[in-house]
Amino acid sequence: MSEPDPTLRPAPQPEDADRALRPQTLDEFIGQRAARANLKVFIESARRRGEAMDHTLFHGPPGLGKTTLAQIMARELGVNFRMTSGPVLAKAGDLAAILTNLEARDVLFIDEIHRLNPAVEEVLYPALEDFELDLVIGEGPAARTVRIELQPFTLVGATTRMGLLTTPLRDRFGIPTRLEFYDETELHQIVTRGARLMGAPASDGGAREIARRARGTPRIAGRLLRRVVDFAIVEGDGTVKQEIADRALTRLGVDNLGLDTADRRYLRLIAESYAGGPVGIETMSAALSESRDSLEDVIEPYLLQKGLIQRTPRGRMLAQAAWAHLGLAPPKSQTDLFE
Ligand SMILES: Nc1ncnc2c1ncn2[C@@H]1O[C@H](COP(=O)(O)OP(=O)(O)OP(=O)(O)O)[C@@H](O)[C@H]1O
Ligand SMILES: [Mg+2]
Repeated sequence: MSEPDPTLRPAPQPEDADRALRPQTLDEFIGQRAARANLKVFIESARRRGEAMDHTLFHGPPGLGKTTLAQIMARELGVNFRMTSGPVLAKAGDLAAILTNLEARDVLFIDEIHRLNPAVEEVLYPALEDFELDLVIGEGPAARTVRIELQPFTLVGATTRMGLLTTPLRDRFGIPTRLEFYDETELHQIVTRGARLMGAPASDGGAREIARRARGTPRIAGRLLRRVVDFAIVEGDGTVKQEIADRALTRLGVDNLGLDTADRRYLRLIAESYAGGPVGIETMSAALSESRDSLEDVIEPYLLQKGLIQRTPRGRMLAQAAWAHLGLAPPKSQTDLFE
């Protein structure tokens, strides 16, 4: 057996524990109804035609199921699943090595596709469009280009930052799919299923408590569930009840809107240091010692969705709901704004 290609090894995921909870089929996958219904049709059609499915792009905040859906696609198409990520593909040759090893109709998953090196992206264009690779061999006057035919394949790209994709790359995806935050009913189902798989059944109230506080995100629901199960085993009767869920989540600093310490630090900074804003994202990033990317990808989408902050051309502002949630009174100038 040869060593696996390092560029194909996915970056270690801190959440490997939730692999066990990963749905394996489209029917098992809860939520994202519109996306799921469309994918079902496109998968079935590709199967009947015996062709590679069109290239698919999943975009949306972290933890909503992009990787999971890509794996499900390969399984339902009955093809191999190969996985890599934008930052791992340093040179054009890294991508070429992967592409030339694909079998017909395989799914190649590129995570964080907005972080592809431009030289690598150039190689990808003809590969996506014509299943061809133009490689430059040698250097200087001796350099020549060779064209290599590829097996038809399906690229599945995932990104948390659609805006950072170049237009030519974005245009080459026939099936762009936006994943949305999950509602409480869907998260309730996800938690109930997860608890059952973990051997710690959840009561209706217990599942509801976790669902309500999971920031609309299955990954967070899974993480909270595992912690609540810890408390249930040590301090309860091993089942997930509302009372133990509430106690565990409060102890973990997850409040009744599902905001955690990092979210509240973000809101407090705007409230207490900038009188509610507007304040620029770079200033926030410096003050919180968090990268701008992580503020924009991880923290802000949910706060925006909950109507706790607003993005204005002059920066971020607290919405009235945020003042109420923090238990603070907005400054006078802002109360006028809200009238
Ligand atoms: N619809 C779902 N039903 C049940 N569990 C789900 C669902 N979607 C995601 N999950 C769970 O949430 C976890 C995170 O999903 P996944 O890794 O696919 O998210 P992602 O969108 O790829 O995140 P990232 O952007 O961080 O890579 C999975 O391990 C899986 O257990
Ligand atoms: Mg992922």
